[in-house]
Amino acid sequence: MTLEHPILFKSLCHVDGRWVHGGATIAVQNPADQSVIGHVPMLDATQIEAAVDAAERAFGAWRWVPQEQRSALLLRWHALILRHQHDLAHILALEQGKPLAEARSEIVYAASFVEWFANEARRLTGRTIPTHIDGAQLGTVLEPVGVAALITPWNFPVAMITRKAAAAIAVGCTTVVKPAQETPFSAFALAQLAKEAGFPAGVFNVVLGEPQMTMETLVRDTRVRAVSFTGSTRVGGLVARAVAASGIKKLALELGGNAPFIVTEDADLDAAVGIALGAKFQTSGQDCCAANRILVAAPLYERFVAQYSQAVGRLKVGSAFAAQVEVGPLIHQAAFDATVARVEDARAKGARITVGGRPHALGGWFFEPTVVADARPGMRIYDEENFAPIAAISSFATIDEVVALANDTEYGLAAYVCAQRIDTIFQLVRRLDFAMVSVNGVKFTGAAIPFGGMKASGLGREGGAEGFAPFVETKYFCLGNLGLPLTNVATC
Ligand SMILES: NC(=O)c1ccc[n+]([C@@H]2O[C@H](COP(=O)([O-])OP(=O)(O)OC[C@H]3O[C@@H](n4cnc5c(N)ncnc54)[C@H](O)[C@@H]3O)[C@@H](O)[C@H]2O)c1
Ligand SMILES: N[C@@H](CC=O)C(=O)O
Repeated sequence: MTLEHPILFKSLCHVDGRWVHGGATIAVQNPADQSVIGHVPMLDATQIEAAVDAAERAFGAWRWVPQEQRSALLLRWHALILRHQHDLAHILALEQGKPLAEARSEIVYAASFVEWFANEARRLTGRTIPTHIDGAQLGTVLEPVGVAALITPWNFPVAMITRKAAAAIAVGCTTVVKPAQETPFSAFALAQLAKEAGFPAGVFNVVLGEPQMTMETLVRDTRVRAVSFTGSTRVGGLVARAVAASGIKKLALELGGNAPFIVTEDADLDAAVGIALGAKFQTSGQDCCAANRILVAAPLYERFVAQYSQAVGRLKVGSAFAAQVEVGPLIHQAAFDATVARVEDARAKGARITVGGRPHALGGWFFEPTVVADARPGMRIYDEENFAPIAAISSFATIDEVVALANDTEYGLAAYVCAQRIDTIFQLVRRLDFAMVSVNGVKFTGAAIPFGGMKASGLGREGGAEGFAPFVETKYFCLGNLGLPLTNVATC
């Protein structure tokens, strides 16, 4: 890999403005060929605590830095991320495996959170409150909570960090980021650019360590005032339990999904096929918003399956850097094994594999883009979050039936609707128990939207004005005895 700015490829954690080693290291593999990209430190609990020390010290000053200056620093970080997008995309694609074009889009998406929160924080205000107390003035100010621990997954190694960190840092919090150990180099590169942007030491720390120990060390530290986690619902549950056991602190959870993709009888079939292709196969299907259960109205079903299977069969599989590649490898052996097992389970339970269905000829962790028709509840591919390039399709007869099918899951993140009639569209938007509903389109995310999930898909929202919530406290003040004229009307 040739980088224009080679210093971005760092193999060390970043604590208190310095690059730090750990006692042990682990190897990070390129998922396309299992070659070792590099070794990264695994810090121990004392070193994780040192990162919290640094963040706590930095918070003392950072919280009082005028908003204009904090926003200006973030905008410098944003400019550097964009300036180095080529290098960042290469690092991301190398360790994550997604096609380079998708990696580039992720960098631009990631940068957009930094710009959004830098600007939005300038407009974040408290309020004045009409008084009920004679002679007093009442109001609120928003204050940063303090040190925020940010734990992120491997599928979007840059955007999942900036979506949290930019919100936290913009309002005056300091951060300790724990990226996934599969994709640490992107996080280290972000730390390098934060340094170049001029962030004070301790504002943006990046640590790695044995995951459970690291999470528990961060969570039980009383100086950590907010924990924001993105990852699986299983691990999110562990984080929630650890937070509950450790005392009271703010908690935000962005968890798994099991998105229904509904194609109603009046939908534009060709358009629906194209939308379903994007909604399932980006990031090799390893996206929390991936279309997990494609539910097609019975009159369109066989035509949809045939057209979709043809389109899936044409997808180009390969390493991130291969020309025109559309689907990369799975992230690791466990993901590959789970994919094989889910397809076998569906086959054994009577599903039709219309295309794919086997490990890809490229070997390693590549799996053929696959369509599983006649999927139904009871199949793992249908019930579980199927983080793989496998599309499960079933049919439905009525809107009531599809609403019941779609909602029959513990998850509630994203849902998709392809339909033309406005009454059908709006009925589905309102009746689906999902926090984000995308109609007639794949792309619905962005810095300005409240991204998040209902039910087992999470707690809170990221992005949009809502994205500040885990990182701010509302402080109420009552200024009494100001010398204003008193009315002496009794109040309670
Ligand atoms: N809702 C969202 O915004 C969103 C976005 C991206 C990914 N996700 C979800 O993330 C999942 C895929 O990511 P993943 O496999 O990295 O998730 P994961 O839960 O395995 O890991 C997430 C983070 O938790 C850490 N971790 C793993 N085991 C842990 C443990 N026992 N204790 C403490 N921390 C632990 C990991 O190292 C990583 O940093 C999917 O379920 C996906 O839907 C959700
Ligand atoms: N696609 C999601 C990430 C989920 O894995 C996003 O846009 O944030």
